[in-house]
Amino acid sequence: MDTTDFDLIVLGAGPVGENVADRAVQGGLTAVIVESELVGGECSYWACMPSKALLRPVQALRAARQVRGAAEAVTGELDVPAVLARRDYFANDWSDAGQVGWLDSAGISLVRGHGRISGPKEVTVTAADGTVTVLTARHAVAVATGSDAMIPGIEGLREARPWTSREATSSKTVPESLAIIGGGVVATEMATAYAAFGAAVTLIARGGLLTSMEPFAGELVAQALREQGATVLLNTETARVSRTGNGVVITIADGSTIEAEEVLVATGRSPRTRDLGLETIGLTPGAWLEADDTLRVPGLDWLYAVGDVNGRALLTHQGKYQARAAGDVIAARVKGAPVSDAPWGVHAATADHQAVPQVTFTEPEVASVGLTAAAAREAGYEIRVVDYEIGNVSGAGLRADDYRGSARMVVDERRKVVLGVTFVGPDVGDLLHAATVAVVAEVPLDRLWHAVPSYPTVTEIWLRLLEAYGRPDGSPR
Ligand SMILES: Cc1cc2nc3c(=O)[nH]c(=O)nc-3n(C[C@H](O)[C@H](O)[C@H](O)COP(=O)(O)OP(=O)(O)OC[C@H]3O[C@@H](n4cnc5c(N)ncnc54)[C@H](O)[C@@H]3O)c2cc1C
Ligand SMILES: NC(=O)c1ccc[n+]([C@@H]2O[C@H](COP(=O)([O-])OP(=O)(O)OC[C@H]3O[C@@H](n4cnc5c(N)ncnc54)[C@H](O)[C@@H]3O)[C@@H](O)[C@H]2O)c1
Repeated sequence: MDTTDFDLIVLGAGPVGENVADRAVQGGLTAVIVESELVGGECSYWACMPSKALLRPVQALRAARQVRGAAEAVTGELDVPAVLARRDYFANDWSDAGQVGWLDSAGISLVRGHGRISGPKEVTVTAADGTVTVLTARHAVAVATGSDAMIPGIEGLREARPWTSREATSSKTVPESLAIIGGGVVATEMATAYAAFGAAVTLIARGGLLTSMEPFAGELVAQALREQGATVLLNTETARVSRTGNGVVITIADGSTIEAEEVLVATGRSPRTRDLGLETIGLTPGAWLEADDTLRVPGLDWLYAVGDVNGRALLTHQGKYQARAAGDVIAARVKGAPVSDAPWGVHAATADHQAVPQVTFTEPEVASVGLTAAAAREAGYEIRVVDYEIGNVSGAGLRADDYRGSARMVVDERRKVVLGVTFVGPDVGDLLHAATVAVVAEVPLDRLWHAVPSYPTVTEIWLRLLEAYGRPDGSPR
C-alpha cells in the first residue's frame, strides 16, 4: 500500500477535473487527479465530441442543399461509414494517451483507479488490478466525477438493455430502427443524427421537446424531425419495454406498441456519487453534491464539488467555468490571498444562476442563454418579450434559401437590459456569444443600439430585435 500527500486531490479527470487541477497547479499547488476510466471524461469519448462529430456532416450536407447552385452539386447521400470513422477520430479511438500527455506537461500527477473518500481529506484508490493507494490532501479534495445516464423505473426497461448516450455516441453501426425515450437535448440531437443516417427513428416524449427552453424551440425541432422522416410522439408516456429475439417492443400508455431494433433512453442524468465514500463524511451517496458559488460543499471547508456532479449546469463549458473559479479559490485560500467570492467575482460561478449558454445541435439548431420568458416571469421580473423571424434578415436569406428560424429577446423592463435570448435556425449557435455578453454584462438597451451588426450577416437579427422593441426614448424606429 502506497501513501502519498498532495495539496489537492481531484476525483475524476473529465474536462472539469482537469481544469480544477490545472488552475491549482498554476496557482502554485501540487495536485493529483484520480481517474477510473479515460482521462478526458464523458465529454471527450461518449458525449460532446463524438455527438457533435456525428452531427456536423448532417449539418454540412443540409447547408449545401439549402443554397441553390451548391445544391445541384450534391448528388449523393451521407457516407455513413465515413461519418462514423470521422467520429472515431474525434473520440481519439477511445484512447486517452494524448490527454495523459497533457496532464504530464501541466505538472498534474495521475493515479488510475476508482477513488473513494475514506475520511476527511483522504481518498483511497483501488486500481483495476486491486492495488490500493491512499492519498492524503494537505488542503482540499475536489469531486468532479460527473454524471451518468439516468434509467427511469419504466417496467422492463433496464432488463431490455437499452442504449444510453454512450452507445448512441459510440456505436459502430446504425440500427435499422431506433426508438428514443425522452424529449431533451440528447433525445433530439440523436434523433437528428440517426434519422439522417437512415434509421427509422421514433421519438417518444412524455411532454413536449426541449421543454426547458422557449416553446417555439421544441415546436420547430419537432416539425423539422418529422420532415426528416422521424416519428415524433409528444405527450406520450412509455409504460413497458421488453427485448425480443430481434429487437425491442415498447408499449405506450394507450396500449399500442412500437417495435425497433434498439431503444435509446435519454431521460436525464444521475450524479456519479453512489460509490464515492460520501457516507464516511456524513453526506448521502447517490445525491447531487451541493456546492456554494465558490464550489465548496457547505459545512466541509476542504471539500469542493465541481461540474456535472453538483447539478448546477450540466454542460462542459459551464463546468470548466466552475473549475477555473474552484482551482483559483483553492489556491487563494491555501495562500491566505484575498478571496473574491461576491457575485461576479473571479472566485464565484455567478453565471450558473442566470446566464448559462447552450447550443443544441439539432436541425435547426437551438441557441439560448439566460432566462426564458416563463422563467423570468416566475422569478418576478417585469418583462417585455420581442420576437422576430430570422428569415427576414438579409444575411439569413443569403445563408440559406427559405431560411426558417425565430428569435426571442426577453427584456427586464425596469432596468432595460436583456435577461435572455433564444435563437432557433440553421447555424444559430455562432450567434450566441453576443447574447451571452449582453446578458452577463447587463448592457443597457440604449447602448446596445451602438453595437452595430455587420451587413449582410445573420447577426443583423440584433438590429431587428432592437427595432422591434423600439428606441429607448420612444422615438420612431
Ligand atoms: C450525449 C451527450 C452530449 C453532450 N454534448 C454536450 C455539448 O455539446 N456541449 C456541452 O457543453 N456539454 C455537453 N454534454 C454535457 C457534458 O458531457 C458534461 O457536462 C461534461 O462531460 C461534464 O464534465 P465533468 O468533468 O463534470 O464530468 P465527466 O465528463 O463525466 O467526467 C467525470 C470523470 O470522472 C471519472 N470518475 C467518476 N467517478 C470516479 C471515481 N470514483 N474515481 C475516479 N474517477 C471517477 C469518470 O470516469 C470521468 O472520466 C453532453 C452530454 C451528453 C450525455
Ligand atoms: N448540446 C448540448 O449542450 C448537450 C447535448 C446533450 C446533452 N447535454 C447535457 O446533458 C444533459 C442530459 O441530457 P438529457 O437529454 O438526457 O436530459 P434533459 O434533461 O435535457 O432531458 C430529459 C428528458 O427526459 C424526459 N424524462 C425524464 N424522466 C422521464 C421518465 N421517467 N420517463 C420519460 N421521460 C422522462 C424529460 O421530460 C426530458 O424530455 C443535459 O442536461 C444537457 O445539459 C448537452
